[in-house]
Amino acid sequence: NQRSRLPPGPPSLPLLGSVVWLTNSPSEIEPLLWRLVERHGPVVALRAGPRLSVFVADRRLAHAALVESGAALADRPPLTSAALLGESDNTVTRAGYGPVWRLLRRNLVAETLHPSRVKLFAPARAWARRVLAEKLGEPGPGAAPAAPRVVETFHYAMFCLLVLMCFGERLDEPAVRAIAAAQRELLVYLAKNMPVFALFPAAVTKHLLRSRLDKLRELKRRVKELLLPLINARRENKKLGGESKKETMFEHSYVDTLLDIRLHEDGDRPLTDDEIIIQCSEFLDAGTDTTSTELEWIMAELVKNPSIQEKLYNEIKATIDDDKEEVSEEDLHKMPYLKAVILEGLRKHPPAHFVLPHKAAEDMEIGGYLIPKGTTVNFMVAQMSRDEREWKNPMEFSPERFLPGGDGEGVDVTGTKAIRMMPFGVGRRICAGLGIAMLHLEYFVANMVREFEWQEVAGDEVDFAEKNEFTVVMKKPLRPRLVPRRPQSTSTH
Ligand code: HEM
Repeated sequence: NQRSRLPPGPPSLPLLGSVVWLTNSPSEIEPLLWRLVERHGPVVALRAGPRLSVFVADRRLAHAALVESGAALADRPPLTSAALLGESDNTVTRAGYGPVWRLLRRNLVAETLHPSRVKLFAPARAWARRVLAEKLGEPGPGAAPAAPRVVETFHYAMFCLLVLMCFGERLDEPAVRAIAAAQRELLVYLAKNMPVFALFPAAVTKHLLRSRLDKLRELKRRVKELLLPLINARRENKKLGGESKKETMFEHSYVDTLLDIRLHEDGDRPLTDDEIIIQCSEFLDAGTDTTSTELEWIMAELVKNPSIQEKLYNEIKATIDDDKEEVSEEDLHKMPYLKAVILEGLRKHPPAHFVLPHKAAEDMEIGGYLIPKGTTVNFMVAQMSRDEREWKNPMEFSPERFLPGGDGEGVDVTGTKAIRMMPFGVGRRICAGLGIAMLHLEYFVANMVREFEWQEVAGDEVDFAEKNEFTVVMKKPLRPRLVPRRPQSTSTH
């Protein structure tokens, strides 16, 4: 009886099984999962000792599990490192499905990321755009024409923007870079060590891996040293009010909303400094790699497909007067081809090939298989949007498919009614930043195409090979030639 059967997968070899699974993030085992899905069908399981991880590759089953089953998969497995350090992992991304998650998520989505607030961040976007244009326009080293690794510049500009939204302050380059570097080091160390931390029971790990845990504490302390003064500056700013505010201070910030939170479940207390810091770190991390990776893939496609770039440029020119400084948020709504380009980028190159891990709150069923309570469940995002049975020539970059008459016409990335592609996840745990992610992608792509013609460089051709980092990045970074289309304005102030 299939109803009580667990999903198929490789035999659980007590040691080997756990090594394969625990030393790899889902992205690293992607080829293995593709083979398993080919052999066993769209629901497969990997076992690591007592732990069961299930992967779902079918869009209809994903809809049934994440949308039709309500909150069945709205929980997350706990974060091993947080438990080891005796910390809370209560952030929007990691918190279990409960009142604290609901409060934190509502705070983020209904305050900082609310469309009305996002509109007020227009000067922040303009600043990041100028930073980006200035850095992209800088001549490269030596006499050769500029061929920068553009992804690093995208990353820096996105980080500037999110730092400003988070702390409400326009920091100078060394300050932004110091935060980016400290966050990066912490992330890399965590990613490297998390599989090892999960190998043994907590008591053993605490003893055996004490030096690694000390290093982790040290990296966290460094992040704290950089972020706490910015948080305290917002505290001061709140007290001082309007007139005496510092000039570089912005009116709104994510930190302002975090300072106002009261945890009703926990004696109606405010968040501690450490709790505010992890929310800020998460905010910066969640929106930087994802967006900058996607920008690189989209620009790579526009370099490889000059006729698509030309069509987009023509749409931009037809929509915006030449003397306007930028393509603004309002202008973006008038550009259906731009939207199609972004959707096609997210379909063919989703920056995350998997969502974050979900946890089954109770025994449930997916595709006729039993998913026992506590199982980790993930979804194969890239598999769904590259499926030949669902998309015409899926490996072809064709924005037209999202225009009337195309096979992607009317696709809704929230997947509420049905899933065609799910680059942001779907259901209760859908990306909290979906709205600004789409806005940032449209805004930066439109402005970059308006400022520069993006050309392929002979000897540095575009190569679509993939590499897993925190997101799936270009193995050979994009290095185009950028030819200014308009007189440059170089001031970043
Ligand atoms: C192209 C850009 C982005 C992509 C492709 C993306 C994708 C995703 C994905 C796949 C998830 C996991 C969904 C799941 O577990 O089912 C997620 C979660 C999340 N994202 Fe994004 N994201 C992007 C940008 C952003 C931005 C700009 C922010 C905010 C500044 C953000 C904040 C979050 C948060 C807070 C969560 C956790 C949601 C929860 O667990 O309730 N993301 N995102």
